[in-house]
Amino acid sequence: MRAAEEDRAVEQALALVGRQSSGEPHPARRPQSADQPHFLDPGSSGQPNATDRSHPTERSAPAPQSPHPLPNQSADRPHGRDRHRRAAPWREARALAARSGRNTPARVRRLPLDQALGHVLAEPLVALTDLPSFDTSAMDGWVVTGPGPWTIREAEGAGKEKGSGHTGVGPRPDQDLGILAGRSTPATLPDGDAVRIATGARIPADANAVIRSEHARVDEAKGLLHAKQRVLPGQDIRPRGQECRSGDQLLPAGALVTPAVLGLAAAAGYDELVTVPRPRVDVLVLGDELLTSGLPHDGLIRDALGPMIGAWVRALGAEVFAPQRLGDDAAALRRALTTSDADLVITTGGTASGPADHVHPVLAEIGAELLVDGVAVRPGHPMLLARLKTEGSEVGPYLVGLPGNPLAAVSGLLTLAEPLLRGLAGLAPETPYQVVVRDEVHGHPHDTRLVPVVHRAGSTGDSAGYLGDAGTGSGAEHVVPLHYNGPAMLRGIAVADGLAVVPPGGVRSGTEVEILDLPWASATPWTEGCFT
Ligand SMILES: Nc1nc2c(c(=O)[nH]1)N[C@H]1C(S)=C(S)[C@@H](COP(=O)(O)OP(=O)(O)OC[C@H]3O[C@@H](n4cnc5c(N)ncnc54)[C@H](O)[C@@H]3O)O[C@H]1N2
Ligand code: MOO
Repeated sequence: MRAAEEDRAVEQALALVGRQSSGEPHPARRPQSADQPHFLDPGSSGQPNATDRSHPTERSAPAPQSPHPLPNQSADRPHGRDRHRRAAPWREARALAARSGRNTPARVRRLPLDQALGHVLAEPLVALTDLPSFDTSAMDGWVVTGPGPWTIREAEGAGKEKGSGHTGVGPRPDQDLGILAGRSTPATLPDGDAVRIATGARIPADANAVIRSEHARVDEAKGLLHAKQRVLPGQDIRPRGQECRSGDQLLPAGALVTPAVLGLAAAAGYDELVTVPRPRVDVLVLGDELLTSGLPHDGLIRDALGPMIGAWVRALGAEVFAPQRLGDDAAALRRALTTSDADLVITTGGTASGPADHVHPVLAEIGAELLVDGVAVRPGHPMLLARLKTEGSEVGPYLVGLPGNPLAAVSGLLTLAEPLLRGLAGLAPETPYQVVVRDEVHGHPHDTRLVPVVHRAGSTGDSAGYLGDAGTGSGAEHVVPLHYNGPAMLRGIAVADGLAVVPPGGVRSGTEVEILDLPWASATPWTEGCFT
C-alpha cells in the first residue's frame, strides 16, 4: 500500500473503532462539568468525520555545531513540494530536540536575588559559608556548662530590657536578657554557670548544652538554675557547619530557582545568582483563513493557536513575543525568519505540501538546515525542526514548525519545542514516568500516538463509582484517556493534565504508559508578565 493510502486506511480504522466502542460509562452517572473527563473510546479519533485530517549583561560562549540531523532528515533531501519524507521515530526526534537545546552556547546572566525567581542556575550553588556559621542555640532558655545546678550569671555585654516603666508583660526593666541573637559576642562560660540565651544566639565557648526555659526552674533566692530533666551534652545546640560547610555544593547547575532556592541562596551568602537567561521565542501564525475575533464565517475560522502557543511556551519558562500573524505570505515568512533575534521561532500551519504551505519552500530558500522533517507520531506527523541562518550569521535561531491542526500543534510542542526549550533554558531533561492506563488505547500500526489523558488518584477519588476499576485492579493512580482527541480538536486536551505516549499497536487496559505532563499540571507562575 502506498504511504498516503495506508495513512487514510489507518485514520478510517481508528475512526471506525471509535464509533463501535462500548467504553462509555452510564450517562446518568457521568458528571458534565468541564473538569471531568469525557469517557471514552480510547482509540477514537473523536471526530465525527473520519476524513478530517484537517537586562543585565549577558556573556556567551562560541557557537557549537548543530546536532546532526536524523537519518533521512538531512538537509540534502529536497525541500520542495516534491520532497519525499521519511518520518523520524518519535523518541529519536524528541531526543534530538533535547540535544539541540543543550548544544546551544551557554549564556549567563547575573541577577539580584529579587529578580532570579523562576530562572535556572547556570552554575552550581556552592555554600559561601558554613551553615550555621557559628554554634547557635536552637531554643530560648539557658546555656550551661558542667553539671547542675548552675549559678545564674548575667551575660557579659549582653542586652538589658529597654525603657523604665514595666507593663507587667515580658522582662522587667534592667532584667538581664542574656545572650541575644545577632547581638553580643559571648565570653567563655565557666564550669557550673548558666546564662540566659535566645534562639539563634551564639553559644559561648566551652558551653555544653542549652536547657529550654520550660525545662528549667530558677531558684531566685539562691541564684541557681535547676534542670527539670536530664541534660544531654550538646542538646539544643546547632553546631557550626551542621547543614553545610563553606564550599559544599548545595544545588547543581540546571536547578530551577524556586522560592526555597532563593531562601537557601540568601542563607548561604548570595546577593545575586548566575542564571541562564530565559529562551526568547517568536511565534509566527500562518494562514489566510484565520480570524482573531468574533464567530467563524464564510469559511474563515478563529485562530486557536495564536492565543495558545505563546501562553503554553511561556508556561514552559520562555520569554514570548506577541504572536505575529503573517497569513499565507511566503515573503513575509522569509523576512520574519531571516530577521528574528529570538532563540527559537515557532511557526504554526503551512508544514504540509498544499499550495499555500510555505514553510518548506522558504526554509529551502534561506538555506536552513532541516534536523527533523516529519515525525512518526499521530497527530502531528508533519512537524519539523530546523536551524535557521539569519542575516549576517551562519547560525540563527532554531525553528519548530508546528502543523496547523490544533492538537497536531500541541503534539509538536511537546515533541520538539518542549525538550528544545528545556535545553536552551539550561534545565535537565525531564525524567520520564509511567502510569497505568484505565482503558485499552488503540494504536497506530507504525507510529506513536499522543493521547490526552487525565490522572485519577484511584478508588478514593471515585466516590460516585463512575470510573469503576476497569483495568487498574487495585484502585491505584491511573490515567483515563479522553474523548475528542482528533488532530483538529482541542476539547480533550483542554480537560487533560497529560498526554499518554501510546506505542505502535496500542496498549491494553491496565498497562503502563509513559506520560508527558502538561506544564500547568505543575505550574510555575513566575513567568507572569514576560509576554513582551
Ligand atoms: N496531502 C496531504 N495533506 C495533508 C497531510 C498529508 O500527509 N498529506 N497531512 C495532514 C496533516 S496530518 C496535518 S496536521 C495538516 C498539516 O497541515 P499544515 O501544517 O500545512 O497546516 P495548514 O494546512 O495550514 O492547516 C491545517 C488545518 O489546521 C487549521 N489551522 C491552521 N492554523 C490554525 C490556527 N492558527 N488555528 C486554528 N486552526 C488552524 C487549518 O485551517 C486547517 O484546517 O495537513 C494535512 N494535510
Ligand atoms: O493528523 Mo495531523 O497528524 O493532524 O498532524
